[in-house]
This record gives sequence, structure tokens and C-alpha cells, in this order.
Amino acid sequence: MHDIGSKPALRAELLANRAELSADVRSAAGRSIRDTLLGVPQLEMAGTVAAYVSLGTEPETHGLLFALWKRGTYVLLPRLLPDNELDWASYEGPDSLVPGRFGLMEPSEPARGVEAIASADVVLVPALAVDRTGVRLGRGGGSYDRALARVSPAVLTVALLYEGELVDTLPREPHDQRVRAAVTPESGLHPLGGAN
Ligand SMILES: Nc1nc2c(c(=O)[nH]1)N(C=O)[C@@H](CNc1ccc(C(=O)N[C@@H](CCC(=O)O)C(=O)O)cc1)CN2
Ligand SMILES: Nc1ncnc2c1ncn2[C@@H]1O[C@H](COP(=O)(O)OP(=O)(O)OP(=O)(O)O)[C@@H](O)[C@H]1O
Repeated sequence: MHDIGSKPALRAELLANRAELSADVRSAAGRSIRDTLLGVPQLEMAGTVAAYVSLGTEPETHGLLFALWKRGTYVLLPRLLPDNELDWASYEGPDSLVPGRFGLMEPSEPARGVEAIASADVVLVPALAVDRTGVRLGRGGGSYDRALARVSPAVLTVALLYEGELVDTLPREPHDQRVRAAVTPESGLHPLGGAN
């Protein structure tokens, strides 16, 4: 996992590792990540958080979304467009989600456009792995590379990972946007170095 391999091979390996995790481990990871993030000052202060609804074997985010919404944070969620760009709409509780492509649960509220992510004070990002400089490996659609390019460098961007998915080095292509932090269930929030 410390070698720079090809992205598709790394994705397959990381997804296979996640597939080994039990539902209990996944939901425990989600609770731990939720508790960490709810205590991060930037999230406590944030008026708007761009987040996502966990899919498949990702660490659970439903509880986190609900808690943010309950405490009055404005939560934006992505809607996958045909060209894999992300549109954004508000989360208004669990009943405001509807099924989209790839089994994604997406917001049913009116879409606010691809630029709406620029209004977020914190951006929570799905990832399969992140390296120590913030380089992120995602699903391969390039959705978040395009979305994060619209986010100010002052905004905290955080990838949600399982333990072991914060790695020394990942392959980086010119379009890859870095995240500024990662959160793991056992070791909490990791600020990441590296200039963009
Ligand atoms: N929870 C979550 N939401 C997200 C993302 C994500 O990684 N996680 N995305 C991050 O960008 C965007 C969605 N991108 C996605 C791209 C591909 C697949 C996927 O599962 N693709 C499979 C095909 C599945 C099928 O055919 O049914 C594949 O390509 O093999 C899912 C989401 C926006 N929302
Ligand atoms: N700004 C961009 N405009 C158009 N296409 C882009 C842009 N950025 C990335 N892409 C395309 O997206 C594809 C996948 O990129 P990459 O493998 O880095 O995705 P990823 O970050 O792992 O996926 P995701 O962000 O969807 O989780 C690449 O083929 C790339 O050409």
C-alpha cells in the first residue's frame, strides 16, 4: 500500500478491503467519525457544510448528516449529473433523500447549481484513500476534482476514511485536488500538509 500503483488497481484493492468489514464495523466507524467531526471547531462554527450520503461500504454518514441538520447547520448534498459534475441541494432530514444513479441517495430539494459548493464553510469528501500530502483517491469519475476546484483554499476539506486508508503516497495526476484533512475512526482528525 506504500507503493505508487495504478489508480484502478488501488481502487480495487481498497474496495476489496472495505468489503471485508462487517456492518457493525462500518456503523461503529460512522459513529466515531460523527463524534469527532461534530467537535471540530470549523464544523461547530460552519453555517453551511457540503457533505454526502454514504454508499455501500463507505463509513456511515447518515447519523452525522442528521446531527448537523438537527443543530441547525445548513447541509448541502451532491446530485450526480450525467457528465459526473456535482449539483448541490439541501438536506432537510432523512425523508428528503431519493434514490439516484449507482444506488446513491440524493437530495430531493431544488438544485442550487454546481457552484453552490463554493458557499460551504466546510466540505466533507468521500474517498477510498488519502495520502499525507492530501492527495485523494476517489471513485474515478473526477466529480470531486471538479467540485473542489471551486472551493476556496481557506475552506476545510475533510476526507472520511477507515483506519489504514491514510497512506504515505498515492499517485497524483495534474487534475487531482488535495484535501486539507482526513478523519479516521480511531485517530480522529489529521491535518494534512502539502501545497496545492
Ligand atoms: N457516497 C458517495 N456519494 C457520492 C460519491 C461518492 O464517492 N460517495 N461521488 C464521488 O465522486 C459522487 C458519485 N460518484 C459515483 C461514481 C461511481 C459510483 C459507482 O459505484 N460506480 C460503479 C458502477 C456501479 C453500477 O454500475 O451500478 C463503477 O463505476 O464500477 C458511485 C458513485 C457523488 N456522490
Ligand atoms: N476538471 C476536470 N474536468 C473534466 N474532467 C476531469 C476534471 N478533473 C478530472 N477529470 C476527469 O475525471 C477522471 C477521473 O479522475 P480521478 O481518477 O482523479 O477521479 P477521482 O478523484 O478518483 O474520482 P471522484 O472525484 O469522482 O471520486 C479523469 O479521467 C479526468 O480526466
